[in-house]
Amino acid sequence: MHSRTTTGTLAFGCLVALYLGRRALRSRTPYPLPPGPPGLPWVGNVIGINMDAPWLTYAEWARTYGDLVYSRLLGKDIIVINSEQVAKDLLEIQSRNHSDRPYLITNELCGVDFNTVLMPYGDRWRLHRRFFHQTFRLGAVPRFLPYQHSRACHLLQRLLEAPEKLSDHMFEYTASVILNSTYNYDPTSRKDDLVEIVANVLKITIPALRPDIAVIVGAFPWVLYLPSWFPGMSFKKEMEVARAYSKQYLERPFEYALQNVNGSVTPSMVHDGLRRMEGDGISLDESSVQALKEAAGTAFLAASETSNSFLMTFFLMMVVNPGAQEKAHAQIDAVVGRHSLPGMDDRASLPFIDAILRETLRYSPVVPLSIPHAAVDDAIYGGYHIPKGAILLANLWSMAHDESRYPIPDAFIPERFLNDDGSLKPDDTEHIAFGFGRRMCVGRHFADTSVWAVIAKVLAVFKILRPLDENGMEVPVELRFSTGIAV
Ligand code: HEM
Repeated sequence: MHSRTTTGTLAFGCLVALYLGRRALRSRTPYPLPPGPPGLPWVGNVIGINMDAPWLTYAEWARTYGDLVYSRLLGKDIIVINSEQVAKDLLEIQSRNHSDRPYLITNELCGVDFNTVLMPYGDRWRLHRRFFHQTFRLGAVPRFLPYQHSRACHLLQRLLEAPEKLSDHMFEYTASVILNSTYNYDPTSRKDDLVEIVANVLKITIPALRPDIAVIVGAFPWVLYLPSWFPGMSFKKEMEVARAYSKQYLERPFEYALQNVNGSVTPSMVHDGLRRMEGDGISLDESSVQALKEAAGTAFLAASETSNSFLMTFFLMMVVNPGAQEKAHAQIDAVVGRHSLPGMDDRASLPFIDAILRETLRYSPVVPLSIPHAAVDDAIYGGYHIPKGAILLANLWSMAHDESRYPIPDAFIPERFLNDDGSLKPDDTEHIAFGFGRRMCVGRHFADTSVWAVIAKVLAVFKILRPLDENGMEVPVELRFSTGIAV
């Protein structure tokens, strides 16, 4: 057995060897790395990055170094893409090489390596993606509209009864629409058993995926040999708990769906997946069923926080932009009247609602640095060397705040998406909201209809105002966004 010192020395030796090996390989290519800020040896550019909003630091770097910026973070090559054109070139045209995800040991340790979003590029990921596509592609999503709209009506009732519980109501809505479309499960309340299980995975597992731990464990894997009572090692216990929750989370809703799938004609991802396997002659072997279970488990994780965060941003935007709200009220009153609620059939006649939806996505992209891609092999782009294994970060925030495309980018202006006659311009927000290439968000059509149902109905019946204090005075609203998880 190695002593801790021996393990540490060995690990350090390997790191030095890796570092020197990479330098030697690099010196063989005539192409330079993209420009970027100078960093300290090995730790690289860790100092100087705004950890609460790294996309702002990257946008700042772009002003000095251009659309493709190279940096190093604890021995990792990080290439930040700040323009949509470069992102399309690298992540769509060169997608064969740039559709992998970086490996993070913490995903395994927390039991979430089943997640399609984090999965390496390869056959298993392709199978997951097929399951998603058949259920959430553009042509299949209308099957879920009746449920989305009925849950949005239910949400109005909840908001009327307890507006102060806004974030609980949003969670309940986003959880119910995705659980229904994935498992054909209709949760009755927030206290619902299955909702409790999936909520726990967000509450316990996701926080355990802390980026600081990922960096430390990735750089010094030997720390995993230290016992959990050792100072600073309590995360090992947290991860053990997270693994147990993840397992339960993956199994329980899937079991429910399997028990109810026979004879059911209601669409759901599990139902579609099983039927498709039968139709395609894919045997229902353990591995395919496991892949379906994992893809279904991913759907909730990928859908709920993102849609939730979009809707919370929408409410915030409405509070601080009463003018936009008034215009939306006026359009709904003129098109739908005051005695009914807007439904999907009214969408084409309510361009201002779509303009609000797009401007909310643009103003504050839900996933500002998208989900990191990784380079499978060495590549050349624009005369620069993209090293094998480099992490590619698409700075969606930078693209969404590109002044040449969106004048006065820090202002909330839904009208920027409208023609002079009030009709909608062609949608150019898909990439800045949902990413690029083969890994582009596969739930985007479902997300679009589910958030539209809420914002149209909410704007039809409510005026969203600043909260009042005990003296009846308006409480000032601060525009603050949380960083979320880093993967
Ligand atoms: C407002 C809501 C949403 C936003 C803003 C959003 C955004 C994103 C972004 C930026 C990515 C990364 C794309 C890339 O790597 O280039 C992504 C990936 C993904 N999203 Fe979404 N998403 C939303 C809702 C959903 C929903 C409702 C689902 C499921 C029904 C979903 C499923 C996924 C999956 C599975 C991936 C991983 C794709 C892959 O790695 O192949 N998302 N999403």
